[in-house]
Amino acid sequence: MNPDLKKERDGASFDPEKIVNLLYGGPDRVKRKRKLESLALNDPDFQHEDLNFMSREQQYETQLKKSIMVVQKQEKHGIMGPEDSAHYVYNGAFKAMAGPFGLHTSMFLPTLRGQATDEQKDKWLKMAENYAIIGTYAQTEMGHGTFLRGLETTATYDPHTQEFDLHTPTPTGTKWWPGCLGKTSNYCVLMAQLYIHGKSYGPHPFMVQIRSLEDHKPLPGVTVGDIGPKFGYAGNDNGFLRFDHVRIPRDNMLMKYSRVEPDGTYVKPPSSKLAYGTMVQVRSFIVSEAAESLAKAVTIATRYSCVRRQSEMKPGHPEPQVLDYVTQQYKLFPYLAAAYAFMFAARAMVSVYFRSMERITRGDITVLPELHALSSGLKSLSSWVMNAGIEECRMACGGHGYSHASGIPSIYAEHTPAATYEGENTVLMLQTARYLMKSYSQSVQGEKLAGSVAYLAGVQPVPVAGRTRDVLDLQVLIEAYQHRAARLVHEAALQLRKEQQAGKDQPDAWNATSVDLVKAATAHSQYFVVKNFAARLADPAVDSSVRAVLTSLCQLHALHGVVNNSGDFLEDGYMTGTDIRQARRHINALMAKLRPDAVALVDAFDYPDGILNSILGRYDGNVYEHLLEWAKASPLNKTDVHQSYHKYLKPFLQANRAKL
Ligand SMILES: CCCCC/C=C\C/C=C\C/C=C\C/C=C\CCCC(=O)SCCNC(=O)CCNC(=O)[C@H](O)C(C)(C)COP(=O)(O)OP(=O)(O)OC[C@H]1O[C@@H](n2cnc3c(N)ncnc32)[C@H](O)[C@@H]1OP(=O)(O)O
Ligand SMILES: Cc1cc2nc3c(=O)[nH]c(=O)nc-3n(C[C@H](O)[C@H](O)[C@H](O)COP(=O)(O)OP(=O)(O)OC[C@H]3O[C@@H](n4cnc5c(N)ncnc54)[C@H](O)[C@@H]3O)c2cc1C
Repeated sequence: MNPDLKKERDGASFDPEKIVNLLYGGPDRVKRKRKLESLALNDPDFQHEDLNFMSREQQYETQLKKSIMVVQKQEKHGIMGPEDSAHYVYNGAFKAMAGPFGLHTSMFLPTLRGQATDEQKDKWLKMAENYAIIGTYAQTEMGHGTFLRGLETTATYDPHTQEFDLHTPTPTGTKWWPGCLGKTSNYCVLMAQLYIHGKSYGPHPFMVQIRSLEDHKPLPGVTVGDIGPKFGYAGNDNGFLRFDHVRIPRDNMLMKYSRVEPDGTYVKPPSSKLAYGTMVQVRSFIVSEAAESLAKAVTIATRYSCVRRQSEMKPGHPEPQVLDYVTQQYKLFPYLAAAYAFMFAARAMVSVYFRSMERITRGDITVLPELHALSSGLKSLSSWVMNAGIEECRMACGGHGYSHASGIPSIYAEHTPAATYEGENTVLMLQTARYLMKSYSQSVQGEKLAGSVAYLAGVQPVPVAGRTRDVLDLQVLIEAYQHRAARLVHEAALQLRKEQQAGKDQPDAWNATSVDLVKAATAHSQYFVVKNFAARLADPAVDSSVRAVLTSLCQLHALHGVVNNSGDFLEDGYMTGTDIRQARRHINALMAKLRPDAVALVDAFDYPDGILNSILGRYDGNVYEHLLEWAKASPLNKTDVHQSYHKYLKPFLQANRAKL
């Protein structure tokens, strides 16, 4: 063990195991998590050359082979349910989400479970759950991802044959991006515009076979392939798909909520948005993806910052650990705090999701708008912060952060699209804003608000200037976030009205106000995260040493948000210049307080080396010797003299020397 890291661990104020238990739901679950992770990490079948040294085709093949073994081994070991899979599959076997069966498990199966009738489930779900068929979720097209009502692929009902005719009328209507589509899937859930008797009924889900179950060739009328290399996701065959009048039976439309009768009568769903249910589910889960990937990057950068020594802080003294530079702490600790904040927010989001789904399944769809607004806001906020945080961690590792040996580029490339997929972040924040505007106007009209927007009823845009307050007090901070969110919602609503009063129609007024609207929705989501973090600490079951250190983290998270958005808190005089100055002081003091616990706090995320896949973030801190070993394994080092020397460099050098 690197002596610096050992010293860090010996000096911590709490036992990291206690936080591990808190994060993962108690000792039994932690035991299960570790068992599953080590089962996957130590399985010789899952060992292979570093993916960074492979071509894209090799990566796809390796991940496909592993996906198949994962399925077989999951069955053998009785690994079931999303929590088990997160440990065994995503973290253990893949160290990533982008395997070639990723969309089968994350969207195809959930869509069948959520949108198919019982008879349809009997027909397809068992086959899909047993991997007799592999599917994906094909919605996005080359021309439209965000605007679902603009999708061009059509499903036209023919009552004579009781079939749908699937067709891609234009190049831009080509399905583009669906994961696992290019080479792997033989089925998909297709989102297409439903037409009956020439009338459009909007996007609906259809179960479609796209490849032969005999030889995997595309079925007649189907054009399908891989979209080519991307920023990351090399092991995934994101694909394209076109239909030339392909016919499918009537009961291939997933009809749990809306139906087409044999004669072409359309039976409306209780809400047209129920067809978007899988997206809401995945958005709710992405908060956890964002928290975890940020936590991984912060673990790597924090450990490395204790191993890395650089410069002279005091003349003649040994070089300090770079984490002793307060500027380095300022880069990392706010993201450490954010990772914790989002881990707790993710748990809250998932339980809101399951509670809401219970009610929706019983037929109560009134909870849908709030679920949509909350999941859209938290998905966007968490993935934005994750993106910024991973990049900050990379830079905090200096030059070595840029190397794949750090593990950070892969984490970034793998997770940065979370800001885009499952709904582009700005677009989703505007959805949250839409709900906030609606709720706000209901409250102005005297209606009682409930749930996550109840606080909007108490909008008090009255400045409380000059008041002195303890900005370290979590209750004070929660109230400040609440006030800021309520005020920004209130002001965005006023601005929207002003734009309309000035003659703009509603869409133009909305567009003109949209920067304010995104700001209000972001503030609303941040308020939820801060309030939820503090509520988690109030749980009497939390150990006192753990409560102490997590309280510092929660304070840091909230204060950092205040300082970073100080204009919002100052603008109406709710906070004063003195408050902000104090907040800055407190941040410095909190960082000094957290410094001795930094390594223990990242250890408590409990990512073993096999999962981090990082030389810089190694638990034992033996970075330098392993860096060299890793580089030696690079394919370019297989021989001392590369063959291209003989082909190009040698004649070039010889010719130049001959000229002299
Ligand atoms: C290593 C760690 C591992 C950890 C693992 C953990 C987790 C991992 C989990 C998952 C990750 C797995 C795999 C991920 C990999 C890749 C997957 C990517 C897959 C995809 O990438 S798959 C495509 C996704 N593609 C989109 O995401 C399109 C976004 N675009 C839309 O979603 C809509 O197009 C929208 C909303 C922009 C407009 O839609 P629109 O035009 O139809 O509606 P409109 O604007 O007219 O609104 C009418 C009324 O409906 C309301 N409304 C709208 N949507 C609603 C909903 N869903 N629920 C309830 N209400 C809704 C409105 O709020 C309004 O309400 P009101 O009228 O009351 O104001
Ligand atoms: C890695 C990856 C995996 C994916 N997997 C799948 C999959 O499995 N299945 C699938 O169907 N799709 C998948 N997608 C597609 C993904 O869901 C879409 O890319 C996403 O929904 C965004 O849509 P878009 O690409 O059309 O972006 P656009 O909507 O074209 O966004 C471009 C810009 O326009 C802005 N914009 C657009 N509309 C508005 C608006 N109304 N108001 C303000 N600004 C706006 C956006 O904010 C953004 O800045 C995947 C994408 C990626 C990157």
